[in-house]
Amino acid sequence: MAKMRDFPCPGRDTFFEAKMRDNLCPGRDNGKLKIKAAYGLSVRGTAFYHDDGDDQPFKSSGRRFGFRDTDDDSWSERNDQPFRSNNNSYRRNEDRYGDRPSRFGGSRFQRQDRFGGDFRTGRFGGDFRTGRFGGDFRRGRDDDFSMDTPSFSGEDVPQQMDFYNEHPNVTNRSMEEVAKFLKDHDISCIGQNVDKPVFTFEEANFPEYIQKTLMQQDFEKPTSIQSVTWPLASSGRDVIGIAQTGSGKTLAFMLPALVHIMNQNDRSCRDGPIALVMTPTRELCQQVTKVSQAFSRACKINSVAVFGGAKRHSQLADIRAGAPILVATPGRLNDLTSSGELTLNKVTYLVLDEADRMLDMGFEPQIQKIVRQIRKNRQTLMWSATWPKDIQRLASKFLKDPVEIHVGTSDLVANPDIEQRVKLVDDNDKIPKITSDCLHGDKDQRERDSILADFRSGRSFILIATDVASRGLGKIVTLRP
Ligand SMILES: Nc1ncnc2c1ncn2[C@@H]1O[C@H](COP(=O)(O)OP(=O)(O)OP(=O)(O)O)[C@@H](O)[C@H]1O
Repeated sequence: MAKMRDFPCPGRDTFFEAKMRDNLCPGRDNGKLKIKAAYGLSVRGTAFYHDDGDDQPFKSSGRRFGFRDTDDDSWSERNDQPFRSNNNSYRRNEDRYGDRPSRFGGSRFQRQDRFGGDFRTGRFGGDFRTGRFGGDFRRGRDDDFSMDTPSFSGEDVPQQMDFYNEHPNVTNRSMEEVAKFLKDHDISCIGQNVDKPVFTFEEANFPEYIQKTLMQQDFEKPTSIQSVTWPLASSGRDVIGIAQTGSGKTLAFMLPALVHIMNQNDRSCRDGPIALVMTPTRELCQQVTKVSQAFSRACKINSVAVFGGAKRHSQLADIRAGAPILVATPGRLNDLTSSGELTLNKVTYLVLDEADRMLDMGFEPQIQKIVRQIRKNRQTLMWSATWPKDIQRLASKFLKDPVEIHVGTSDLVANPDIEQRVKLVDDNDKIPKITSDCLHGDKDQRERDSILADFRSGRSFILIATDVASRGLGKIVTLRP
C-alpha cells in the first residue's frame, strides 16, 4: 500500500511559479507575466500584473532567492544584485519620502532620472508607479476604506527610516554563504535589494543600549526571522513576514522599532505613539509588551498595551504619561481614536501582528479605518502565520515595495511530512482508468461531499481542486495498489 499525500501542492522548486499563477496573480490576463524558474532550489521571476479589475498593480516585481543564484539574462546588471552588500557610508542621504537610497548613491526615485526610466519596468514598457497607470506611485497605500475618517496627509514631512549600519562581517560575506544560510534555515525572500541576513547578535549592529540587553538574555543567536528581518527593518524597508508563532517575531520587529524611535527628535508622545503594533487579542497584546519590556526599559521608552476589557481611563493615563510604543487591539484602539482621545499623527512605524488572525476575527474594517489615520510615508511590517489571498490583498494596500520573507513551511510550500513519489512510465504501462475528479466552489455541497468521499476512500485517484479543498481533507489518503 502506498501512501499518497493528502492534497496536491506545489513542490518547493516550483514555489514561485505556483505562487504567481495561483495566488498572487488574479488578473494576470490583464498584465504581463514573466517568470523564469530554474529547477533545483532557486527560482527567480518578475511579474507585472494588475489587481482584479483595477489598474493598480498588485505588486511590481518579485524574485525569489535564497538558495542558489542562477543566471538570468533578462536582468540588468544593477538589478542582478539580490542582496545589498554595502555599508552605510554612502546610503545616508535620505530622500524626503524616507525611502532607502540606492547602492549607487541616490534614492530609488533618483535612479529613475539617472537611467532615464524605471529599470524595473522599462523593459516591460512602462512605469507602474506613475504615468502609465495614471496615478501616484503611492496609490498602492491609499487606504480609502472608511469614508468617515479623513486620510492623514503627512506625506510632506521628511522621514528618515534608514538606521542600518551593516557590520563588516556581513558586508564581506559571500553570496554562497548567504544562500547556504537561507537554505539551511528554510528561509526564502522575495524582493529587490534585500539586505543580507545577520548570523549573530553582534552582526545586527544594534546600538549599545540594545546590544547590551540582548547579551543579557539567555539567547544563543538570532532566530531565523530575526536574522533576516533586522537588517531590512533597520534600514526602513516594509516587510511581510510569514512565520509560525513562537519564531521570535516580536523582537524581530520591536528592536528596529526601538532604534527608529530613538532616532526621532521628539519622543515625548503624550498624545500618540511613534510605533504602533496592532495585535488580534488581549493576550498577544500583553505578550508583545512583555517580550519587549527589557529592551524598551533599556532605552527608557515607555510602551503601553491597550485592549478591550481593561480600564479605559488607566490606559489613557498611561498614554498621556508619554508612550512612544503602543501595542493595541483594533477594537479599543478604534474606540480611543474615534473619541479623539488618541491621535495617530506621529506613527511612522506600523506593525500588524498576526494579520491573518485579525482578519479571521473580523477586524478588517477597524484595521482599515486605523491605517487610514496614519501617514503614508511610514514603515509598515506585517506578520502572519499563513499567506492567504486576503492577507496578500491587505499587504498590497498597506505596504510599499515590501520584502516578503517566508520562514519554514507555509501553505505554498510542500509539506515535508508528505512522501511524494513520481514514477515515469511508457504509454503502454499506464494504469488504465485512473479516475479523477475536480472540486471547486461551483459544485453544490452534496457534490463536494461525494467527491471528497470518493477521494478519501480511494475510488478516485486524483483530485484537482481550487482552495475550497484547502481545509478538511484529512491527513492521509490510502491509495489502492
Ligand atoms: N533569539 C532568540 N533566541 C531564543 N529565544 C528567543 C529569541 N528571540 C526571542 N526569543 C524568545 O522566544 C519566545 C517567543 O518569542 P515571540 O513571542 O517573539 O514569538 P512570536 O513569533 O511572536 O510568537 P507569537 O506569535 O506567539 O507571538 C519569547 O519568550 C522570546 O523571549
